[in-house]
Amino acid sequence: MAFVPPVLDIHVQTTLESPGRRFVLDARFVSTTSRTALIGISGSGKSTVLMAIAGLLPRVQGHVRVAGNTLLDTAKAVDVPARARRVGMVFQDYALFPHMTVAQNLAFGLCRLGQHPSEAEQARIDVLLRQFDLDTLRGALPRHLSGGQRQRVALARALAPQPHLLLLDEPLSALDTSLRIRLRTELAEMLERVQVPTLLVTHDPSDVQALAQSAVHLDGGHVTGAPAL
Ligand SMILES: Nc1ncnc2c1ncn2[C@@H]1O[C@H](COP(=O)(O)OP(=O)(O)OP(=O)(O)O)[C@@H](O)[C@H]1O
Repeated sequence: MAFVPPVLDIHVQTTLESPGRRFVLDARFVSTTSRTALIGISGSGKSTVLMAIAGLLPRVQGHVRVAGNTLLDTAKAVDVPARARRVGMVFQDYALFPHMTVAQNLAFGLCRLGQHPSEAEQARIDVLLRQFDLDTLRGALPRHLSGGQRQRVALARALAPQPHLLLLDEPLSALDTSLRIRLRTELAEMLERVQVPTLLVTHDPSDVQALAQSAVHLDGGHVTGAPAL
């Protein structure tokens, strides 16, 4: 039988330092599921793991492999720059550009800085706008959107460059309870549809149940368990 590489094979080591404070991250895990949750108490290093995987932190040692593609392997002097890693990120507050319309937010990250989308890029943006039910909102600014619409724009923007990995950092935590329940269901459906390997940070066991197929526990910068769900 042919060898199928794990979806995620991660070992990231780094030290964050500021006057009087030091945080050592040494997180190692393998996941064979397409959607993995990263859980742990506040300050355990979850966001730092995402940043290290995305290539957004300097001086990270170890390796990052996504479906067999090596993005980092310091033993072999491989360190793919962040821009070339094909990793899409969605942040807690969605981090949409407030002065850009929905369509411009999607185009950002797809086109070279300051350039208009090419015909192919525009076609991709149109597909995403339809796929995420944002077609009628293409000219709207983020402040005129609901929480759910903003979430869809953030996800569509992260998916625009056809990433090989999606990193979601507490995508539901800024929402009140009823919206959170509704958007959790929507997000689960969207993730099912797009089929991109996903690593999702959350505090909430309901998110893990609804959105992930396995979970990795982080504590004090170390993985303490990777139970199956
Ligand atoms: N420059 C720094 N110097 C020292 N420690 C730092 C620095 N930056 C972050 N930290 C610490 O690193 C730890 C991990 O931070 P991180 O944001 O990854 O945690 P987290 O698990 O995502 O937390 P939360 O759930 O609250 O978002 C925290 O204890 C934080 O205080």
